[in-house]
Amino acid sequence: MIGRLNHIAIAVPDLTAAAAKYRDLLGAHVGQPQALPEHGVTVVFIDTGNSKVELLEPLGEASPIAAFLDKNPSGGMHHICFEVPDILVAAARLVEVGARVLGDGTPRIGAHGKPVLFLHPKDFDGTLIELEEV
Ligand SMILES: CC[C@@H](C(=O)O)C(=O)SCCNC(=O)CCNC(=O)[C@H](O)C(C)(C)COP(=O)(O)OP(=O)(O)OC[C@H]1O[C@@H](n2cnc3c(N)ncnc32)[C@H](O)[C@@H]1OP(=O)(O)O
Ligand SMILES: [Co+2]
Repeated sequence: MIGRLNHIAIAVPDLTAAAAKYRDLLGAHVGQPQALPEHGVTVVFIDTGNSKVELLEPLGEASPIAAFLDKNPSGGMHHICFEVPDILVAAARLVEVGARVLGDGTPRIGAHGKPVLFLHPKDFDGTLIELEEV
């Protein structure tokens, strides 16, 4: 059902510093910061050629990554995102087999302008999974 690995997301306490490390130490192609208040994060995408890294910094009072950063103050791997051809079909199949789709199950528009959904980390061996319709 899942397709390509679209991105691996890393929550960071300081987006500017983290982006500079990827650009200056690793020589990566680092994009511009993008504020996404509806998701409670500011993101920077790093193109790795075969996939992407998404750096995430909290934005606003109710950021979904705030608790994660409280537990991991230096930052850490937050989620992985797989592409799916039809997100509603994917979500329905997952609910059928007992996986928890987060929120009310309605896809939201993600950083790439495409519908996204998240699956509970406790249902996937401690890894938060994002699905993006591509
Ligand atoms: C930019 C848009 C988009 C894109 O297009 O790429 C994004 O990527 S947005 C990224 C940020 N958005 C989200 O993360 C939305 C989905 N997340 C959530 O709904 C919540 O964060 C959550 C996963 C349901 C957790 O929220 P909550 O239950 O309130 O937090 P707790 O701290 O109580 O966690 C419960 C439990 O789960 C463990 N946990 C939490 N986050 C993660 C994680 N990222 N990876 C692994 N495990 C995680 C947490 O440690 C708790 O476990 P226990 O301590 O064992 O109970
Ligand atoms: Co993401």
